[in-house]
Amino acid sequence: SLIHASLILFTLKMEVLLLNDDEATQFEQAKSKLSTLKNDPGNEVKLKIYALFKQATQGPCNTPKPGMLDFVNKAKWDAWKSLGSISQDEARQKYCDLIGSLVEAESGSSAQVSAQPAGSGATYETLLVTKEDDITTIKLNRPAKKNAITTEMYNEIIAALEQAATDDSVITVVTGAGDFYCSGNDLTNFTKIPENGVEEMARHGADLLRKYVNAYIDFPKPLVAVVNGPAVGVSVTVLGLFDLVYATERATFHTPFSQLGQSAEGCSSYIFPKLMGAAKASEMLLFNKKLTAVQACELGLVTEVFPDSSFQSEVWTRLKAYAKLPRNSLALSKQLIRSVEKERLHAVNDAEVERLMERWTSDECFNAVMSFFQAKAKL
Ligand SMILES: CCCCCCC/C=C/C(=O)SCCNC(=O)CCNC(=O)[C@H](O)C(C)(C)COP(=O)(O)OP(=O)(O)OC[C@H]1O[C@@H](n2cnc3c(N)ncnc32)[C@H](O)[C@@H]1OP(=O)(O)O
Repeated sequence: SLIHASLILFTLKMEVLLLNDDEATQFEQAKSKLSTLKNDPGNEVKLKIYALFKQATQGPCNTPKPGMLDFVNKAKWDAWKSLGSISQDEARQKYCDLIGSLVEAESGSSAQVSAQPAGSGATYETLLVTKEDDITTIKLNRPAKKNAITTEMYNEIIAALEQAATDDSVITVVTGAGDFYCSGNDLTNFTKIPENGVEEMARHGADLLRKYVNAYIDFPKPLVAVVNGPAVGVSVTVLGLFDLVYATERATFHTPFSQLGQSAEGCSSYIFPKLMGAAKASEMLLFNKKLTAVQACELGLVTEVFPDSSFQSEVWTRLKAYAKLPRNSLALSKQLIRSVEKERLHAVNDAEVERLMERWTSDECFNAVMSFFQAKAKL
């Protein structure tokens, strides 16, 4: 209520007044600098800022833990709780330092001249998209969540692919930030049930997934996956729609659909048996077999495996050389290789999505997703 909010504001103001002048000024300055940031620092950083502010002004977290499905408040509570018993002074200092570093990074990055953000001013919350040396790179950028794909991120990847399809780059690369390539669909996508119930959620999910996979099927230029770490679920299945898949030896490839009460997507029900034979495809798609990078390469899903220590340098040297090849020749050859199958791939995508829509309303799927969150809650 309004009275409650005013009381909180009053308490916060009193707490600030109790600090010595210098600290109070520094803290107040940091608070106002926060509102001057031009770029959204992302949810992880925003949670950190929130937590430090709460610790600085109220001390250690002492409020009841929100329910498991109250994701936003639980995330905020987790972030505050994770600060443990650090003192209010230390939290204030960390808050000021963090905001100072964000402001500095922004002014520094505006002076940077190397990799340019791609596209006509497109900015993304969950991706880092750059264009350099005729290569557009789409980097999945939620490392703290192992680059799990939220609905927002599906939409951003679709937009980034559409942008890359028409920009002047020769090659497009998809890769991940941090130690994972991608942990697949963000399982919290299944917990945001709209007013009209689980069927509506399934319909929305199906529309989004269809569009997402279509963006790969229809992509007109050479598309390269730089698999920098383990890959799970939908990030593995769409690899069959890439033209090259380079993997670090540390990468693994896992499609645990049965475990999750779901079924295959990304056209993998058609492409995987063609690539590796029905038996090996079934081991992956039915029985959740996790492949090493070398096994995935032997089965034709991966083009080449590189030692982890030289992965980035070897791959990017190679890609920069490829990007110097004549762009039209590359694009036309890709289209010749892929166009025969395009219609079939769209039909396969439609069929897979139809099946998944049914799966997402099933008890098997519901129970599997709940187990994931229950296991987390017990940690
Ligand atoms: C709306 C459109 C829907 C289209 C759907 C299309 C169909 C797609 C299907 C799939 O992709 S199925 C595969 C789904 N993915 C998973 O089942 C993976 C689940 N995650 C894990 O098994 C593990 O997290 C991991 C990936 C093996 C990593 O394990 P590790 O021990 O190294 O790290 P964690 O501490 O577990 O993870 C860190 C952090 O990240 C969160 N997280 C990881 N993956 C996901 C995910 N897929 N969804 C949501 N959150 C994920 C994890 O919970 C941790 O969070 P915090 O505890 O730190 O808050």
